[in-house]
Amino acid sequence: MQQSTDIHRRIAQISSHINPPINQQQQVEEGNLWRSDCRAKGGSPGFKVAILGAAGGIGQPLAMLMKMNPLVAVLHLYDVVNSPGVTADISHMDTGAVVRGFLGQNQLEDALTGMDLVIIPAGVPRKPGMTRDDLFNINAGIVKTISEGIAKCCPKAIVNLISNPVNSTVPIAAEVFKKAGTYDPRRLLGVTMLDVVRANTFVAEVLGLDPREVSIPVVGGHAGVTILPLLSQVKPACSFTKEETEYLTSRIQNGGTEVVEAKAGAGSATLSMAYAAVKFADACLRGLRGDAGVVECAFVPSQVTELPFFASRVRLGRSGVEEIYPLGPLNEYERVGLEKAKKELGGSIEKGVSFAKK
Ligand SMILES: NC(=O)C1=CN([C@@H]2O[C@H](COP(=O)(O)OP(=O)(O)OC[C@H]3O[C@@H](n4cnc5c(N)ncnc54)[C@H](O)[C@@H]3O)[C@@H](O)[C@H]2O)C=CC1
Ligand SMILES: O=C([O-])CC(=O)C(=O)O
Repeated sequence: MQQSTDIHRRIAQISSHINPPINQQQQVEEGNLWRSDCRAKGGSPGFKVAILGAAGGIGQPLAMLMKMNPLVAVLHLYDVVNSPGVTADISHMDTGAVVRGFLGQNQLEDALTGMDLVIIPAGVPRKPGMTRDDLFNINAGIVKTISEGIAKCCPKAIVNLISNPVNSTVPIAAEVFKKAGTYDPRRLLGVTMLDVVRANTFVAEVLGLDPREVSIPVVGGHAGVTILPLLSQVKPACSFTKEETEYLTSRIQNGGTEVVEAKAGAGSATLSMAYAAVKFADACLRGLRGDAGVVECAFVPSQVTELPFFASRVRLGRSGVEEIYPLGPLNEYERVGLEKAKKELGGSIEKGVSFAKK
């Protein structure tokens, strides 16, 4: 009986200290049982992953799905608001990853220290009538601060950057890393996976196939005409009419706007984005583990075109991006699209670079 009371007291004590930040987890308070006193210390094999912006529309489902990923041993959830609640909630899932929460700027460094992969959905989303570039003024500063933290605390981590405008935020992160002397172009990836996910879905609808059987490379960038689906390279191989090509290209390029309008002021894609982000993060982790043949599209430092950054198919390995594939044969429609994409993309890249250099 005495033993059972002790156990209940201990459980109550643990519950009152759910997921304190890592520095507190390491300390033992007299009369209290911190999580660090428990026998399970998250020593299972796997990677350490941080999500920055974890309490947001993308961050929450992303955190939940990463907690379910068997490749993840430790999951750090950082935000400037509400991360303790999200952390407490997700930490109750009976999957392997140990979850720790971090709140506010002064816990950013603890959140980042020791991470193998950092996923960044921090920043404001669009409302109807806005372009992704309209988010630049707020999100550029957020990405710059976070990138400075990464350069300082986990310079060897793979970075998956989701915050928009991706065409400018990736160049910002690159400049911050260069300035800090930690830049490794293989480890910086802008997440364009949602464009591929949409392309596979919309093409499968038109062809009457299961989307899981369809694969379309989407190259360029992640905004409007910079999103260039290469429908001529669809797998399984098939051809499209001119009408189908125009309809599909336009729908893929405007997929984000379709969701922003449907949400009518309540934000942009969150659930499909979390799905896409996890698909991409899982590919990065499989690459880190040394799996062969992991290939996805991403917006990366690149020499595939004359632009310094470009989205294309990349092979992921132990160092991040280990190979960037050329675009392959394009048809006339795609060649015209490529020129339009490059024109807009060049300006967005330059905008990010000059912001970071200021
Ligand atoms: N790359 C892509 O394909 C996509 C990118 N996005 C972008 O992802 C970003 C996030 O979108 P949502 O999750 O819907 O927005 P949200 O507003 O629901 O969540 C953003 C989260 O970031 C947090 N945050 C703000 N400043 C921060 C800082 N300095 N450090 C850490 N966290 C901070 C907020 O507190 C919030 O919890 C937006 O910029 C959006 O445009 C959205 C969909 C697709
Ligand atoms: O459209 C937006 O603002 C969010 C986004 O990047 C997408 O859904 O592709």
